Amino acid sequence: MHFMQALQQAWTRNHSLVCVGLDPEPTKFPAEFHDRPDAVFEFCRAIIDATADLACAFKPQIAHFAALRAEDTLERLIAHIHAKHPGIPVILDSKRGDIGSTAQHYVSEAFDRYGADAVTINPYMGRDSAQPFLDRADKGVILLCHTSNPGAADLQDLDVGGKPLYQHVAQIIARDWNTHGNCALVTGATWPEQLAEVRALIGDMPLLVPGVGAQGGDVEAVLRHGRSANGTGLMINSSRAILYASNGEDFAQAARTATQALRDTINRYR
Ligand SMILES: O=C(O)c1cc(=O)[nH]c(=O)n1[C@@H]1O[C@H](COP(=O)(O)O)[C@@H](O)[C@H]1O
Repeated sequence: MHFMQALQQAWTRNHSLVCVGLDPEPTKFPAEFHDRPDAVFEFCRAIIDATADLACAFKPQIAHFAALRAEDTLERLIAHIHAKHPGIPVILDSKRGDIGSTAQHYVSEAFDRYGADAVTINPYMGRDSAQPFLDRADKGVILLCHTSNPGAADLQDLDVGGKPLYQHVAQIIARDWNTHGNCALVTGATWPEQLAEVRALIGDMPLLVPGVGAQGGDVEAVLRHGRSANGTGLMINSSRAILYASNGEDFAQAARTATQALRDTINRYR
């Protein structure tokens, strides 16, 4: 199924705009995992199984796996999501971007090796670097626009011919790059005014919005400024606030409770 179709169905089926981020950090795992050889898989699988019916997507962050030499674990987790929770799209967060011939290998990495439904990429090398991803019409291409970190303003807010760079990026992607209708943009929850500016430029294109939870973004402001005309259009990501809601034996139930609370708060403002 196409990513955009799967996302829309998951928004409706689970009545949820929550994207559960999978950012494993073994030092934060409950004590029971500390001497288990397959701890990363078992911890993430427990989180996935506890939250799948409350989420519109899962977003594993690749560096968290690669730094642990756990790429095979990431493959198995994505296969687990597809097998046990079919219809919940998986966004591989790898923020790739390179010359076209190399980008082609990143395309294979995301979609052929890992079996992801969508991938985050960095558009700042220009259209030819994004084209191999854009050509995969059935896959989601989620491009950085205005990121959640404090330094987002250093470059993304620079004035380029009367408007900030991130607005130019949003406009060019919506107008010229989205020929297959498979693009989405990343806009951080920590920058609500910029979120509103982006939404005004792109119509109903989906936004991946990280920055609620551990980074302190305001959920109500995200909805007010970012929702699309029909009250969807958002994948609101939370990673640490869900994964590490408890470091006790109740960690999976605590992750479920945190996901449910975020979903309910979001739904109040839709
Ligand atoms: O592309 C991303 O997912 C991303 C973009 C961005 O601007 N800010 C951002 O925090 N992220 C990712 O979103 C997740 C946020 O994690 P928490 O702050 O723990 O919810 C991390 O995996 C980040 O790498």
